[in-house]
Amino acid sequence: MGSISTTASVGSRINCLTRVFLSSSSSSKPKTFASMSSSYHKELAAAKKAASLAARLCQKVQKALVQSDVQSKSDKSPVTIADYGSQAVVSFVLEKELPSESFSLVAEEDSVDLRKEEGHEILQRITKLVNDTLVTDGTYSASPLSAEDVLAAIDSGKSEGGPHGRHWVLDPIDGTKGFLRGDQYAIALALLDEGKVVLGVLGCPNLPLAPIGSHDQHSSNDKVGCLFSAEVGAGTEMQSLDGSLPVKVHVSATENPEEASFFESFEAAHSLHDLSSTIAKKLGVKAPPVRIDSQAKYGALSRGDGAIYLRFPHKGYREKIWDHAAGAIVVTEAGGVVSDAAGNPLDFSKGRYLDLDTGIIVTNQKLMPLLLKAVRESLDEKA
Ligand SMILES: Nc1ncnc2c1ncn2[C@@H]1O[C@H](COP(=O)(O)OS(=O)(=O)O)[C@@H](OP(=O)(O)O)[C@H]1O
Ligand SMILES: [Mg+2]
Ligand SMILES: [Mg+2]
Ligand SMILES: [Mg+2]
Repeated sequence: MGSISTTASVGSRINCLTRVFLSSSSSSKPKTFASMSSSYHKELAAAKKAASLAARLCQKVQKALVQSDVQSKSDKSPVTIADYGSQAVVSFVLEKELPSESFSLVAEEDSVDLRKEEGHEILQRITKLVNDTLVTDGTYSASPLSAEDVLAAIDSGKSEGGPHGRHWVLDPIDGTKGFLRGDQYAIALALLDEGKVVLGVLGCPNLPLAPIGSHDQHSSNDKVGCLFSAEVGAGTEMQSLDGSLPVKVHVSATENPEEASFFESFEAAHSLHDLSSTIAKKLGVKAPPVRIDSQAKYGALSRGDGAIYLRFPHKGYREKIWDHAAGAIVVTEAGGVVSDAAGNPLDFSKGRYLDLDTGIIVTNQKLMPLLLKAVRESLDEKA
């Protein structure tokens, strides 16, 4: 199973937007972003602006990626000038847009390698990239950031999070391996308030606006670039990254597992594909798995493209909060359920890590009991 193709036609985009609009207008209270009254209104607007600008930076880098743009971190995972640039842009925009709030950011990257002698040249390139991106917005053009400003913006992501106060949670590029392959990736930004995720934004520059999941549903002309946003109690919306009006989205309503397609990590090293396959067989799922990089999986699920997401990391891996916070609220506000493999809700209040029972499973409320049973049986058989 390959990853999802990355382009979409205007026609299919309109179909998709019509589909989500119709599903919202058939519910009793259709709402647009403009009509929502909310206590995180300002924060959500800032988060959408930050993620959109970061997406612009990432798109520019992905179009012209060269070997020297990619480094290896101490854990051997890849990091690129776009991961650092995206983190600096989001950190800068949040601080500018929300000047009155005390600022705490829990983010994936840090500046340690950029401060080394051999990081000098790459830091210059990141600084230029960040300034070139900020200038496109028009409102931040006063004076360009220095390399030192960029390092400071990246390092403001060192917060530990926790159960008290407000903390932004950022994965500047989730799915860096997908980004390097030219496939799916996401800029994932969430806000924790007293340990709970209260808003989330997913910028998915390569995700088609039309539904994915069935390989014959999109053509090579498919238009791509989705921005999902969710706020606690206010639902989930999707718009195009180039600025269409937001429309409400909802998870799949299917109650029949035979009709449900399921998503999992593209990288076999990130999730046990054999275990997912056993679970899917037990449920009676007919379609083969759809393998997509990053939290784009949560975005696609929130608009009903598939019905189930299964994630079972190899033994010993500790999940980070930035890999799930934004995705989790995007799905739950669209009517879905996100839990660990035992059915407990994810707890984002414990700092930078999620301490989990075995894995993460996501589906709609109707299918969750059946899914939990299939997961329990499959895990028992494996033990
Ligand atoms: N061993 C292992 N097990 C589980 N997860 C891991 C592992 N190693 C890394 N990661 C994290 O996976 C993030 C990428 O998300 P996905 O697994 O959904 O993407 S993929 O489909 O596998 O590409 C990826 O996020 P990014 O580093 O932001 O790309 C990692 O945080
Ligand atoms: Mg990640
Ligand atoms: Mg990342
Ligand atoms: Mg990473």
